[in-house]
Amino acid sequence: RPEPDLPGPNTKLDVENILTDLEHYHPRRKGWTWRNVPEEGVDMGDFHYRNMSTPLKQSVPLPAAEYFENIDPQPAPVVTSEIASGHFEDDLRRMRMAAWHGADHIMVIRTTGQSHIDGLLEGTPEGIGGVPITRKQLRASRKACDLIEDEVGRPINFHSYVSGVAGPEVAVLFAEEGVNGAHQDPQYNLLYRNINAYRSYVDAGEAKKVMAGAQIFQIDGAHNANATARHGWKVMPELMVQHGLNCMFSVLVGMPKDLIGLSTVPPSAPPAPKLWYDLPYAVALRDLFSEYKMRAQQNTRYIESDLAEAIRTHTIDTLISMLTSADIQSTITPDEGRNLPWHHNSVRGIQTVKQTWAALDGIKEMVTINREGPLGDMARDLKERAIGFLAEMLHVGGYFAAVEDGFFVDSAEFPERNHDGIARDGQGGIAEGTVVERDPDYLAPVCDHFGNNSVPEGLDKPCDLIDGCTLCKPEKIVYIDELDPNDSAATRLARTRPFRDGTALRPEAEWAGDGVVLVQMNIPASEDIAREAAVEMARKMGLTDPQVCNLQVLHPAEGCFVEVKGQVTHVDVDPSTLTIPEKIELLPPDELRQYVTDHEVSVVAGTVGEDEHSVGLREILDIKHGGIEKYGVKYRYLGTSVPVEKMVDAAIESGADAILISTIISHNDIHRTMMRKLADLATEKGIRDKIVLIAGGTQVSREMAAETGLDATFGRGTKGIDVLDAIVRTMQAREEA
Ligand SMILES: Cc1ncc(COP(=O)(O)O)c(/C=N/CC[C@H](N)C(=O)O)c1O
Repeated sequence: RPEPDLPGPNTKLDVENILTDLEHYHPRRKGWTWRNVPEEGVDMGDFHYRNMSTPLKQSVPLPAAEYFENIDPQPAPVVTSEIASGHFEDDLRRMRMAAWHGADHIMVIRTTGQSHIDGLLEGTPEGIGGVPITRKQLRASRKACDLIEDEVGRPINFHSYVSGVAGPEVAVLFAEEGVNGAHQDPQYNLLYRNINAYRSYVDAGEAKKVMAGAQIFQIDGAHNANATARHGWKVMPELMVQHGLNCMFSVLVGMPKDLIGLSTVPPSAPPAPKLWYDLPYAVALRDLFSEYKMRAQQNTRYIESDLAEAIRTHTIDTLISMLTSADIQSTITPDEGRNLPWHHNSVRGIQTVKQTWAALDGIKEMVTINREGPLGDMARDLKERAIGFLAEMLHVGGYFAAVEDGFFVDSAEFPERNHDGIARDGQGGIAEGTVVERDPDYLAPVCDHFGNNSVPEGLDKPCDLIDGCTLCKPEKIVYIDELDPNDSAATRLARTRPFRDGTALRPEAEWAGDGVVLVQMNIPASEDIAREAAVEMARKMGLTDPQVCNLQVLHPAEGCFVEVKGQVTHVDVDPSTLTIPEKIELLPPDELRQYVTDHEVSVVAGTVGEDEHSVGLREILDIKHGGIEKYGVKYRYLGTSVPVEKMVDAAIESGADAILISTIISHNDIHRTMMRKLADLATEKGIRDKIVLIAGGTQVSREMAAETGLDATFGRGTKGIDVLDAIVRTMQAREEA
């Protein structure tokens, strides 16, 4: 049941409340938390799990959980969900969705180019493709995570990025605000943001020292090479070198190894023979870096636009983690190749990990990696190439010289070279010439400060000189609220309030109230025609700005599967005008099965009148699609166009407990006539209170039972268990009467 101050599973997050009084908010803890993984394994439902962590207090299980007592086993590693939108205030709900589906590592992408901003941003400006990281945004997000982690019963790690020309300042901000994890890798600045090499490494020294002081888990930037290289599977030797450089630099700065995470991505994807390349690499990497933590990411390089394809690749990526090891298993939304991640796809990403982990639980006790075969040779070969890469770096004069020579992200597999790597001039790049050497008597009265700091003898902490720094005394932190009242969370929340407080419902994908929808259709035409036709059809359906976000050729001439995204802002629904059918709680399948066995339930079934439709009723009867036979019910099927009299006589003769009639034809209300006739005949024959009378058909509704005198009536989409539930409940009610 919901704790006193928690919203409860049926209450929306109160975003406005979370944004209230942030000035006095301080994080309840600092540092990273791992999941609790019981040595003895985890028992849930009928099963014993070997690679799972402690279950959640509240969560949303996988779709098939309904057949397994709704268990929701939680993988041993931390599971990441990455969020990228532009409105952090909308992302708080996405964080809640992700956490309830099993993510405990929430990673929020920064808006484009924040690495180039030499200072901290304040307020809550709108972002593009990510959110501007600001103190207010961090506080609101961490405060929301506090509430969400109490709901699900497991700590949540909030994650962001320490990079760019304001790296050290951002690191201090994160340490002050209780950010739990962050990317920090000076190679990222240098290679991908063209920030001066020396500035990047000096900044990284400071940033890592501050992160270590706050126990912030570090993820390196090797995955960027996977995503940037022309042939992702050819940079494996270099990836190991990049990991090595960031690991050793971090250790030399003073980071503990259990806070240093390698961001490793299985580098290839089908149609390449994925496992043949990715598994030896995963093995070699874990051989070399066994003292560090593995943050297994999924492949983003070869995600195109088809969600199903991405999910299949990510399933294999997760298999590789299970065959080797992963301390963190990160998910990439399958729509990363076509949209800014939409929350329902973030959830799909988490489900891929949960489903694969449950499916392959215990795999290492059944399958071992054969290191005697080609895998052993390939793993060794990769290590040798990596060591050769390092040796050549030394040969040309060290790391910065190697970067200047374009060693990194070359499209060939070392030692081969295509000389198309990313070369950076050590004397160039952004912020070049901005490193200032400290004076010998330099003194900064702050904690976790990297490098020489002439702190007087006998002090407990450097900040004793100023009666505490912001890392030790949060009350000293200066909190700045909105700088631009127009470009602020409050302004955006005012606009989207109707879509959050339930007065108006509008579809959403990236932002609240954005009206974005996805239409899927099959168009029997060639690709070029199908593409344009789909857009035109979407326009006619009333979508504005329709764009094809995925097209799969089913056959070059016969047709294509097309997905079109667009906006609809003219379909808002006022929920108070909706008629919500009362939810029928079915009896548990085992209880139904037991009742059928105890009472030897049998029925007579047939399509009545001059009606030849048989398929629907057969689905209700046959075991194949979950018909009532699946629960042990014996049935006598009289076929089609059966007179109602014959149904009743057969039921009397066989002592059936129920008569099931199907009546599809409905002109002149003949279906109602048939139903009434059944009720009247059963009454005339004196068996009305001994036999359950049920009718079904495409034009039949539940409400018709009362008007026709039957016990239950069913329409489209009815399943065998629905009908059996009605039979058993009616029979139980008669027993109790
Ligand atoms: C090492 C490093 N530093 C900084 C940034 C962010 O830096 P800007 O703010 O300049 O974009 C990134 C970005 N990576 C995205 C997360 C990835 N999709 C992941 O799953 O890890 C990064 O890899």
